Amino acid sequence: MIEIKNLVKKYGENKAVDHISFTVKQGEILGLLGPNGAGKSTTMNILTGYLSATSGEVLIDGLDILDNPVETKKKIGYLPEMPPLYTDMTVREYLNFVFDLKKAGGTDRKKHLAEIMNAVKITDVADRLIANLSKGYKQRVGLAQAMVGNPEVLILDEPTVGLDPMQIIEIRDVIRKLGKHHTVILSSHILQEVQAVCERVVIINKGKIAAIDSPDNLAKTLSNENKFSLRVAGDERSVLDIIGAVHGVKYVKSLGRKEKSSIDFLVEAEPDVDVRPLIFNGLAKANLPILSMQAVDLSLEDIFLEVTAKDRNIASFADIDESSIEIVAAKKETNKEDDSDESNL
Ligand SMILES: Nc1ncnc2c1ncn2[C@@H]1O[C@H](COP(=O)(O)OP(=O)(O)OP(=O)(O)O)[C@@H](O)[C@H]1O
Repeated sequence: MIEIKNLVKKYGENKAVDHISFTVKQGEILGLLGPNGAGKSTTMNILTGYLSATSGEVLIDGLDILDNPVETKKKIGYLPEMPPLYTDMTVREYLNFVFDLKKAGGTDRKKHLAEIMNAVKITDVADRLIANLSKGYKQRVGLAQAMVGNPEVLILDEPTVGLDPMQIIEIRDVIRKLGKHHTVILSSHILQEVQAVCERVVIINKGKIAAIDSPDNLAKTLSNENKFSLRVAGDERSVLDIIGAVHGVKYVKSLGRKEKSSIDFLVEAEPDVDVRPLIFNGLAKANLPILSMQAVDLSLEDIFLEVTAKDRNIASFADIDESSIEIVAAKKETNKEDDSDESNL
């Protein structure tokens, strides 16, 4: 359906998009995931023909967007990061205006717009001024304008940005439903977002593709079972010494006091070693009760570090920037010969 081949976009010397290639199948919901400035909007603007690429090709249904701008643009509905709304119009007036602009004739206008408003749940505000709508409703009107003319492809740039949690759930639900009849590409810098709605994820970092896979496969490949946090009641130094001495612990850091009488710690263990029972026993023996222990979810930054660490062939997590955290105990060398029993603590 969509083929992107070796796309490059330069702004002066800065490569906003650096040799990006991927394909999107018909009916797929694909997520472009990346931090601010990664090149998501630039890629989307090129896909929609709003911006020309420095080099590379974009094919929609086998048609080059540069050689066939009219045919390819008809196949694409675009929701930019800032929806292009005329706020002094009512929702109905605005969608009629977009209908004319897109020359969407040939379809029954009234029926078509009613179906779109129904799909994104804005029928009840059809005759209200856009200026008076909440941010969530404005975003839905933005989605509706992208759907006018029934394009096969919907390109949505950060569709949930600035919405409250309830509105986010609703918009995600709408996007999932749209994915049944459209090919959808959406961008986000929120991992959970693409996990929640996308079948495949393209991770972009500094203009380059760092990984392409399903969210499940990414999570499996980048699982984080060896990193966890724990909350302990007691003296910081003693806890650091006990955990730091456990066989298999790569490092332990204090995250500081989160409750009156307890301190949080971050622990990373060597792969394939379960250090939790040893930590539990060691702290129990020293009368330092563990109040909670939980796996640390991978943040987007962690995933980027994982992915780019693999590219650069260095150890994962080794260079996480946690400069804001006071590092109280640094890495310790683990004694591989020492076996795991309480005497190692
Ligand atoms: N018109 C422009 N002129 C110069 N540089 C630009 C221009 N537009 C974007 N850039 C640069 O290109 C890079 C990619 O920007 P882009 O907006 O595509 O990133 P993004 O992933 O969409 O980020 P965000 O989530 O913040 O929107 C950034 O370094 C940005 O500063």
